[in-house]
Amino acid sequence: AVLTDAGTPVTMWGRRAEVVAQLNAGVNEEYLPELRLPGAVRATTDPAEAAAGADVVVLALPAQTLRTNLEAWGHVIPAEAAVVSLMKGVELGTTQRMSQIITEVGGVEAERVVVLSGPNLAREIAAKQPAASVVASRSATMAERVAAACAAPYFRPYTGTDVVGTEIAGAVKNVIALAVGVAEGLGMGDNSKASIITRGLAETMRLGSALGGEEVTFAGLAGVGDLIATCMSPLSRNHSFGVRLGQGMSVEQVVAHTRQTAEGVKSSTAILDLARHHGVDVPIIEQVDAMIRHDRTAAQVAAALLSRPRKAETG
Ligand SMILES: NC(=O)c1ccc[n+]([C@@H]2O[C@H](COP(=O)([O-])OP(=O)(O)OC[C@H]3O[C@@H](n4cnc5c(N)ncnc54)[C@H](O)[C@@H]3O)[C@@H](O)[C@H]2O)c1
Ligand SMILES: O=P(O)(O)OC[C@H](O)CO
Repeated sequence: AVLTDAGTPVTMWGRRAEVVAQLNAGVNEEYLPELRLPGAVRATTDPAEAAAGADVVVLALPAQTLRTNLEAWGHVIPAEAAVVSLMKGVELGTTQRMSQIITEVGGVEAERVVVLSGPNLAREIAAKQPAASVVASRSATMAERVAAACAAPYFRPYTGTDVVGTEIAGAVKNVIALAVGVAEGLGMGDNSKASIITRGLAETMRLGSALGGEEVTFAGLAGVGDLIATCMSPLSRNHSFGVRLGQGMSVEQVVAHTRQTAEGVKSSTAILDLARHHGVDVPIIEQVDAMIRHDRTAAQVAAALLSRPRKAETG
């Protein structure tokens, strides 16, 4: 819808014929029933048909499925197209960022990869509520091509060059939103949530910088901007997942309750692995991982974080 409102013709790909038929009728009952897609949006179950002649190919999949998808149909991506990642996750096992998988498995040169990230909760975007975002690429030309393609009256993209920082900020904020949700589920207030958000930003900056990201990115839309939106909004799937954990549901119970993707649940483990590999201290991410993989309770992880040795804020 954003692309179409920006004047860019769109063909979507979907796996299920019944969903594609709905999209061609302008609705997606299962995911965003309140959205009416512009009539110009077309959909198909054939990835080659969707990608044919495209200047821009946008990849919006659950992060852990990107590799298998690209293995199946990555070859249909046109050789000159900008390839945009909307995904905010890190791959389990390999600890690869999405742009790395696009390059490695999709065979797309790094210069053609563009990462879009920012405070962009789907339901608000669908309602055409104004929002800004970052499109980052090694190539200023590719970033500008994508910004021009998605600049709609209510959607304002800023260009950037920091692919690593933008991706790390987008992935880590989901894990911090889980932690904030847990605090809310435990009945904690805004001081607690603001403290987790701020210390979560410190973890994001430490890890992102260790991987080559730029500090200015973490202070921007993909960093602080998305952290605030995701950690504070009941529309965030990660936040809501955390609230249910904090209220005492098990991970399995919350998963059974959640139809859409909460990226932080799986990515927390991959991000923790990445941090350990680079010797970066990430206590909040560590505790989220402990809840998800090791059945630690919300009360236990809260106590663990609050009983850490005191330290300098900038340490
Ligand atoms: N929704 C948002 O607010 C939002 C905003 C910005 C970025 N993102 C990111 O975009 C990515 C996707 O999120 P989403 O909100 O679209 O998730 P979603 O769960 O709402 O939708 C995922 C889509 O992928 C499809 N899908 C699931 N498994 C698949 C597979 N194995 N192969 C192919 N398709 C599959 C689903 O049918 C669905 O259409 C995530 O990384 C998320 O962090 C989401
Ligand atoms: O619903 P969430 O938690 O996946 O968050 C959505 C977007 O990433 C917010 O920018």
